[in-house]
Amino acid sequence: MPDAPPLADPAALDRAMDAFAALAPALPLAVAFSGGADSSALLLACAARWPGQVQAWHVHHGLQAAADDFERHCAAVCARLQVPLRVQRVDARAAPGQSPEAVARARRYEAFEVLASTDQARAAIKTVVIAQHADDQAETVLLALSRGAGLPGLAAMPARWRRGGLVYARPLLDVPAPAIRAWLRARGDDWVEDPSNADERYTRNRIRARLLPVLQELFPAFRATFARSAAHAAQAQDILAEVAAQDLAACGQPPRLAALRQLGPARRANVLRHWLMAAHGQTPTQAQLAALQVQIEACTTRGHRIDLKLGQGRVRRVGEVLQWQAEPAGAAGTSARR
Ligand SMILES: Nc1ncnc2c1ncn2[C@@H]1O[C@H](COP(=O)(O)OP(=O)(O)OP(=O)(O)O)[C@@H](O)[C@H]1O
Repeated sequence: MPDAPPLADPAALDRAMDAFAALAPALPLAVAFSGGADSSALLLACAARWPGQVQAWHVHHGLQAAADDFERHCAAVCARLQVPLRVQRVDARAAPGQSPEAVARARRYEAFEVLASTDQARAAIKTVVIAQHADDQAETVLLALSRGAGLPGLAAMPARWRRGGLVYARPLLDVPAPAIRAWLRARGDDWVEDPSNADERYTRNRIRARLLPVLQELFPAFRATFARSAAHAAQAQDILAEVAAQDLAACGQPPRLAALRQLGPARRANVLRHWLMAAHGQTPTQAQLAALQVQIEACTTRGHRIDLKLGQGRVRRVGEVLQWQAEPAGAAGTSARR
């Protein structure tokens, strides 16, 4: 029999699981289990590796008629594997203007926190594993590029992070999607296909269906090379975050205008973004930040006034410092005068 093509090599999943196990994740762990191919493979691999130490967590999004079928499928798989299944129902309907995928993701992480804090799990689960793979990572990089994202977006998905007292991990992040399906087929295991994954109204699905095959043809190593670029971006972003924290400590909170003016424009933009996000949860647009920079540089006299719309509020000069204040809904306008 000819060698399996490396792209669909089932052993890639076993190697990834060996690497994850070598990190000695805190046990017992929960697998975020949608019933799809990727999380089915992750659940099977974890259950085989850590018998009796694995739970499956399923979030019922209530978005599609098929959601009940997903839950039934998950229950059947877990019964067969003798893995406890915990289901959390959420209302993941998106409001007008919200991204349905982003809302579903946000509700999912809230659901995980609920599951982690309820009695059966409180004393136990410390690690939650999610089944995103190398194709998902490449799609995330492409989505970030398509939006003109900065380093935080280009850094794409981390392999491991902490949130709300839990460690989350993505053990399959280096495994190509075809290798996961090949692994399942080799074992004779099945999964449910989420019909929304084929819906080309979603940009991610268009990237998967149309762009990845072309990339595979032109740059067969694109999964690894995109992941390397994402890792470089993540590392650079860590440095920027550290520098921003140091600069904010030096400028004070709220930041002093004179101290901000001492910084070069890129470094000043970095600290302003950090201040607005850390202190006020605001993400300025590129244009808002550029307008603020112009005003800070021009602000050399006592009488110079700064009053700019920024995020959900306004940035104003108050004495020698900048202040951000939330703006009542409906208020608008931009001004900055000497
Ligand atoms: N309803 C859900 N309940 C629990 N975990 C989920 C759910 N939906 C997604 N996840 C987790 O988030 C990961 C990424 O979600 P995504 O929507 O990209 O995958 P999917 O298409 O649902 O299916 P899969 O990754 O299982 O093939 C999944 O691999 C899974 O670990």
